[in-house]
Amino acid sequence: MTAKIIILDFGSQYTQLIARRLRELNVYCEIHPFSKTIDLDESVKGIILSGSPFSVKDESALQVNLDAFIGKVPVLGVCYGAQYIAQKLGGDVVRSDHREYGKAMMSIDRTKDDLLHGLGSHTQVWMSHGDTIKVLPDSFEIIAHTDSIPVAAYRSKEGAYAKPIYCIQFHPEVTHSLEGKALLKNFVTDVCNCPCDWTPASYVEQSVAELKEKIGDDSVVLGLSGGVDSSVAAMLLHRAIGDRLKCIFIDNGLLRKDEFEEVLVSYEGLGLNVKGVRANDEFLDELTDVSDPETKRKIIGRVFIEVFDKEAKQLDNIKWLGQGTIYPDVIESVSVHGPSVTIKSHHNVGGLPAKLNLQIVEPLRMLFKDEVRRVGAELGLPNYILSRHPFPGPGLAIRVLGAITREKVRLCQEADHIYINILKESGWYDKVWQAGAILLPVQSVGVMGDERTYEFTIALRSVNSVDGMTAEWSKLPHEILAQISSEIINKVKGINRVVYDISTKPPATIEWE
Ligand SMILES: Nc1ncnc2c1ncn2[C@@H]1O[C@H](COP(=O)(O)OP(=O)(O)OP(=O)(O)O)[C@@H](O)[C@H]1O
Ligand SMILES: O=c1[nH]c(=O)c2[nH+]cn([C@@H]3O[C@H](COP(=O)(O)O)[C@@H](O)[C@H]3O)c2[nH]1
Ligand SMILES: NC(=O)CC[C@H](N)C(=O)O
Ligand SMILES: [Mg+2]
Repeated sequence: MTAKIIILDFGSQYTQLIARRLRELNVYCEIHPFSKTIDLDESVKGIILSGSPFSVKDESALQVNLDAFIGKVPVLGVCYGAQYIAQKLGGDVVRSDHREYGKAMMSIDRTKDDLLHGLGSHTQVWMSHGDTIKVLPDSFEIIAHTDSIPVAAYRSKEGAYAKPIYCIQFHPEVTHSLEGKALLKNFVTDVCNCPCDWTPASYVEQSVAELKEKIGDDSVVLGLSGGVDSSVAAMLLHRAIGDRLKCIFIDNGLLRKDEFEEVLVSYEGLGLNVKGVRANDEFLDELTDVSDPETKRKIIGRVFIEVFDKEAKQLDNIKWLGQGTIYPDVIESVSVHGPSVTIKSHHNVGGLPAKLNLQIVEPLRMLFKDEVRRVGAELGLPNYILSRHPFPGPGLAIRVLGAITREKVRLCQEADHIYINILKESGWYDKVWQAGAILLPVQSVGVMGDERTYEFTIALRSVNSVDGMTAEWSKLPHEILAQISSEIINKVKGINRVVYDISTKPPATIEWE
């Protein structure tokens, strides 16, 4: 049983960061919504209560039953978590007149304390709160303060509870808390006695054993896209059940140039059982004359399911559907704020289970993208798969703006091919997070060899991002942009103009549709 720390999420914008920091310390942790009942088995080594946009003074403040775990496992309350514990155990929290937001210098009163040792007598921390803890509950004591607040950190007195309770008003998970990570390490190792041995290698070993147990002698079908997530999921499942994993890779006619053949070849040495299915016409015919972005996405989602369904039915003894779901997908769907508004209908194969009547297996459900890449490397996936830029399921359909024709897809493929190759040759491919060419439904006048042209425009998009949620346009050197532009215009007949997209997300998005 893997030792873990549970993070109870009260909706702070930093909750994911707490998980990130613990994972960086090789500690396995899970984020649970505040309202979920915790199963306190012996794998749970400690509990962290996150911050929150709510005030403990609000009538609608998020509530949790502290009796379920206080004194039973070590607890760390962060910001709202610290205020909540103070308030519930008999102390007092007041709304203060001014918010304290930003860096603060914290003076440590107990430099030898289990939580604070090694941090020195003063350390810079990051504050983000409006409420202040005024009175501590009985049997608690202050261990650190700042000039503006007396209670920057407090703890249960030695022996008052069977397991200690620590509370901090600042955010150790934010890098501006310069020793925040050291504090979290102290909490995990010295307060919780939790080992820091959770690595990609241990993950592979443990998850292969679990998959074997779970799947038994059944078979699994998985949609393989050539992308990182589904490829790593496939390798992990293959390690567990060998040839009983069947992968289906669909050519929807909207892949990049030569991608279908190249992806199939790239999987060849890996021992995976991959069936490539050409379904270009099914997709492109259905998309004829459709120009609305959401309608395009929905049609593609539906045809994916139809093709997948047809192929899966031809396989024997399939009981499971494998999916490359990763942790940010999971966190998003359990957010305390509920699902956000639909900006774009992201295609995935989520519609499949009900229709195919299969059980779902998601071996990457608890991993962040960089961890997925590390697990992939551990499983021997070559770097050219692991370092691939993300590519959307609907493919070039959302990069050929407006109504799609086969000819327009071809133009977009050719331009994209030139663009990506130059990025690779110049070393820029690995320096940007994602790049692609967009074919605009705009024709303009040009002159080539003394002749008038009236042709299409390509927009180049390249962004830097961590998770795709926010993005900045990449500062590609002008010489590289010049080379890309002239090669596209010279080689791709039908395009006479190239522009560079300099919009950030938000307010723009990465893809144009
Ligand atoms: N051409 C395809 N053939 C079969 N399945 C596909 C195809 N495109 C997408 N899928 C399925 O849809 C899922 C979601 O796609 P998504 O692009 O989010 O992930 P990915 O392709 O695995 O990784 P990445 O985010 O790196 O592109 C994939 O994991 C895969 O199961
Ligand atoms: O699998 C996917 N199915 C989709 O329907 C889809 N739409 C956008 N994307 C990718 O998501 C990231 C953010 O894109 P946006 O800023 O355009 O929303 C970027 O990396 C996009 O490429 C998709 N991926
Ligand atoms: N970051 C937080 O957890 C803030 C808690 C609470 N909303 C406050 O303003 O004090
Ligand atoms: Mg993809």
